[in-house]
Amino acid sequence: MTAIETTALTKQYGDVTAVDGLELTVREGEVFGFLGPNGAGKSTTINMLLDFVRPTSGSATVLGYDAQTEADQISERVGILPEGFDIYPRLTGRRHVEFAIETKHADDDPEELLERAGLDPDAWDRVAGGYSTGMRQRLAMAMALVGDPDLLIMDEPSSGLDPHGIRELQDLVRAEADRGTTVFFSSHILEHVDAVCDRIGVLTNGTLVAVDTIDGLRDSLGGDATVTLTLAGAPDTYLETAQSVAGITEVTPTARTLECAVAEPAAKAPLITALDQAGATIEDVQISDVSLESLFTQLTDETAGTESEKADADADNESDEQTPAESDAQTEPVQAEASE
Ligand SMILES: Nc1ncnc2c1ncn2[C@@H]1O[C@H](COP(=O)(O)OP(=O)(O)OP(=O)(O)O)[C@@H](O)[C@H]1O
Repeated sequence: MTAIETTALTKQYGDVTAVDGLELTVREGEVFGFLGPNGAGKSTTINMLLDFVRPTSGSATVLGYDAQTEADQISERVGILPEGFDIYPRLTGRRHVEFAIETKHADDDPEELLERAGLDPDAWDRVAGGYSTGMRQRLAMAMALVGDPDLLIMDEPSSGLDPHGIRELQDLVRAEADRGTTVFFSSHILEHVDAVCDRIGVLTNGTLVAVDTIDGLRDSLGGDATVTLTLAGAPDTYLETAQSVAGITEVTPTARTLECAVAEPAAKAPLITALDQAGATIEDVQISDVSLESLFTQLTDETAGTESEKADADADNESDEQTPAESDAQTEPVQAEASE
């Protein structure tokens, strides 16, 4: 069984196509990074998977259940960490988790969940109004873990966290994945999904432009990896030799090194062999991979031009009418319950 499967899933808001014929498969047990710049359609997709928003056309299944007709079965098996999770400032962390347990008719031990989410026990009985962003995120995570979900859906969980908080979140995601939970993790920052995801899907303008492992993306896109060779003699003696190697796009000599831009990962070994055969004494080799940043830019850039047009159209569609399900979009059932 697949954890998530969408077929031609589409959401139109007036003239704006937020999600455009999405065909996405997330396998059971994997940590899947759903990546895309702001406005790419990530939240809309998540909201359709959870039946907070109704698709204009197409369909989706979550854990084998139809997202529209079997939403109740889905919500029982899914843990959600919503974007911009709101706490109830006067309720303690423990109370938040207890509400989540009651809402889901689960029988979890709140302390076990708070501990698993990494919230400091000293904070459990303090009101959440004084929590830092990282503590709020851990509280939200403890609530998402209620009922031992088979699938965790996390919408931009790293937003607002400092690098330490991001690492802790990544450890937590890994720990849950090791327990067998499938994790669907949206972000607009590639680095945040890189360390933790088995595969990533890149969304731009509602369309999936790539699905692969990060290494797979690096290999298929090639790009600007740089090989810096420190040579014993004058580096520019070997300039032409380096330039003649297939897959080397640019060679820059410095006083002691040759910096070679590599378009094809497979060109690195022939480069070294060619220099060696030409008589160069190579003292050191440093390889810097294609940066994650440049990979992401490469994948999302070609559609960037249409973003401003889209933003203009969005402004015209803000008051777009919503279905009853849509008006609840992004609102955790737990939160509604807790306010009563
Ligand atoms: N209720 C709505 N009415 C009109 N347009 C909407 C609505 N919800 C989303 N959109 C538009 O649909 C597009 C996709 O938005 P969405 O929030 O799904 O993107 P996202 O990838 O989650 O972005 P972010 O990373 O900023 O949260 C955007 O152009 C957005 O303005």
